[in-house]
Amino acid sequence: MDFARAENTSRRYLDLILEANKRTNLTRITSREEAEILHLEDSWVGLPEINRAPAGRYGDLGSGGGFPGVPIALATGRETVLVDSVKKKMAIVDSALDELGIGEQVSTYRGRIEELALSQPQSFSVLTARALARLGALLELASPLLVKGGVLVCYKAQLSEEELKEARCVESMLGMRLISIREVMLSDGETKRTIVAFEKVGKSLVKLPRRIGAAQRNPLKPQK
Ligand SMILES: C[S@@+](CC[C@H](N)C(=O)[O-])C[C@H]1O[C@@H](n2cnc3c(N)ncnc32)[C@H](O)[C@@H]1O
Repeated sequence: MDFARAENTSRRYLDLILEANKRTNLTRITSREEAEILHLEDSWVGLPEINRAPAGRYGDLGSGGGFPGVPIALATGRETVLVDSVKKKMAIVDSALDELGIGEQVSTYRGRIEELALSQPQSFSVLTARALARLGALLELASPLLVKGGVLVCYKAQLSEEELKEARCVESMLGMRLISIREVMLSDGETKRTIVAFEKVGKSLVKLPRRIGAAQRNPLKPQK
């Protein structure tokens, strides 16, 4: 799909989500103008890093209303899985995908990321995560899902030195390696994004996934 078509279909998707949002809470953003920037433009900010990943399946972790997953799926044409444990959200996303006729390319997984890692290990070439967890937890959740050479692209609103340091302390233990950090200002002139990309370079030294919720609630500490 060319980018103009991807943009057009993404806008139709956004309309369906904003309409559904009047009945079910999918996103806190209700204005169309704001959503254009914070959902569509923001989703595409990670494209340069995503396009550098090897060919293959793409997954959006903690996808919620389908962002950045759906605009990225449309822009890249990759087979896509949107992962979220809240079944009600995924049911709405599924019906929007069906309405747009893109349900074959883009599917949903209604469950925990940790469960997906058990049933479909090492099956994704690229993953994204926006507003899901701290970087260290994202590395832990993504590592068992990625093929070697696969890339995790994290969308961060605020990235502190401390959060980056925590992630860097556990990256090699999880078989991951930082490859890039890029700061972007969105067109509203006030929303800053930091795109942080990690590559899967080897096996995790820790058995993954740990029990449900552990990555987010009980972060790994570097091994002595
Ligand atoms: C704050 S929302 C962000 C949604 C979307 N990525 C965005 O930026 O608009 C975080 C989502 O992650 C989901 N989530 C959190 N931890 C999860 C896990 N371990 N497995 C699956 N979904 C998870 C939540 O249900 C929620 O919908």
